[in-house]
Amino acid sequence: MRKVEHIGIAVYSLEKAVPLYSRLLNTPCYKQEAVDSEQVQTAFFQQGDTKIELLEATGEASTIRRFLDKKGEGIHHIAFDVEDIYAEMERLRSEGFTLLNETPKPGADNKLICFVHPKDSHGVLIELCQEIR
Ligand SMILES: CC[C@H](C(=O)O)C(=O)SCCNC(=O)CCNC(=O)[C@H](O)C(C)(C)COP(=O)(O)OP(=O)(O)OC[C@H]1O[C@@H](n2cnc3c(N)ncnc32)[C@H](O)[C@@H]1OP(=O)(O)O
Ligand SMILES: [Co+2]
Repeated sequence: MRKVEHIGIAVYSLEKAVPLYSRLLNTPCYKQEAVDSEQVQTAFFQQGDTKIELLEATGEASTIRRFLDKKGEGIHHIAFDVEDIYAEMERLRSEGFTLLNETPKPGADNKLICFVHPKDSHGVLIELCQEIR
């Protein structure tokens, strides 16, 4: 894993959170993108060589909705940038980690993504991201 690609933060409303984070970080949101397969709307802020990803649920079946209902707003996941997500998934499987998807799936910001179950990482949801080249 090469670096922290982004930190995912679950929020109730991007309409409220985007201006707040823009003031907090002193930088504009560079992209908002819906990912229907995850039932989320995302908003990205570049911070050096990493990003903040704000996530709002767009459907009742959204995992973000479930997280917000259970835990409220806050850090949802840490995403790491990988060179080859297929090889990394294979390595993690061989190390005994539980992956939440069989194959990489399309994420936001032109990425292929997968997730490791938080039960295998001391309570932190870990995402792997590979740039779609
Ligand atoms: C749009 C793409 C974007 C990108 O970067 O490209 C994204 O980042 S999408 C982000 C949203 N998508 C996901 O999170 C997909 C992976 N997540 C899941 O599959 C689920 O959220 C899962 C399996 C982690 C939990 O789902 P489940 O239905 O099992 O929910 P529970 O509330 O029953 O949780 C079980 C257990 O896990 C703990 N939990 C849940 N979410 C998190 C979390 N974000 N961080 C840490 N722990 C989490 C929860 O507290 C339960 O623990 P327990 O001790 O049993 O109470
Ligand atoms: Co993410």
